[in-house]
Amino acid sequence: MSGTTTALKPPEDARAPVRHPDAPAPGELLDAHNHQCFGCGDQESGLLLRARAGEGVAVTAEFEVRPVHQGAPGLAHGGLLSAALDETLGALNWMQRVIAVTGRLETDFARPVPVGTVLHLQARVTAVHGRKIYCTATGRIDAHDGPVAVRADALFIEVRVDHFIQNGRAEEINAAIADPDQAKLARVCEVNQ
Ligand SMILES: CCCCCCCCCCCCCC(=O)SCCNC(=O)CCNC(=O)[C@H](O)C(C)(C)COP(=O)(O)OP(=O)(O)OC[C@H]1O[C@@H](n2cnc3c(N)ncnc32)[C@H](O)[C@@H]1OP(=O)(O)O
Repeated sequence: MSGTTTALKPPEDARAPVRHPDAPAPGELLDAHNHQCFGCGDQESGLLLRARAGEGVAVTAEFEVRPVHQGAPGLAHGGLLSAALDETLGALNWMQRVIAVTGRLETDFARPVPVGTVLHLQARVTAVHGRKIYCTATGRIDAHDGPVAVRADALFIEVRVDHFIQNGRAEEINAAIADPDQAKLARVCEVNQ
């Protein structure tokens, strides 16, 4: 990828990523980490992005670009394309069973993405160094082997559930704690910390 900063280059002593033994099987649909999430939740105005487990420490996802996602007339908004890449990269958490948040995300916009496109996203972890998770993603037009429209390199930082409890608004945090799916996600991930 062009222009990648040194912060996104794993150090020499970084280790290879490890797929968690209980990670979802390849092809399995991944749950939304939060039903109110703009990326993977079920809000009509969101991305409605659906991700699936891949082989190794990888995932795939699809994002249908609808009129509500426009920037220039008839074209996807760039910030939302970054959001789709970010969300797909965030789904990698399921494969390592850690909770990590985006520290840095660098996006290349290689070609315009028309409304009506189904963006086929692929993301994988490339290296891990302490709490730092180096990963990369691409989005291709209308097919898993279609032309690359966007790509990103990112650094995710592993955090504890406390990160959300201390920083999130109480109203949504309390709802999340009461939601059995969210509580399960927090439990399975924290077991590894
Ligand atoms: C209740 C249930 C909840 C369940 C929720 C499941 C949610 C799933 C969510 C999925 C979400 C989907 C995706 C989303 O939408 S995630 C949403 C967007 N991201 C955020 O909101 C994150 C905001 N940032 C922070 O909270 C902090 O800055 C974090 C936690 C990231 C680090 O602050 P913390 O104090 O913890 O750590 P540290 O500062 O000691 O840094 C540690 C190391 O990392 C290196 N570093 C840090 N930043 C950068 C950078 N920008 N470039 C390069 N390097 C960086 C740093 O140099 C250091 O390296 P080293 O010195 O060790 O070598």
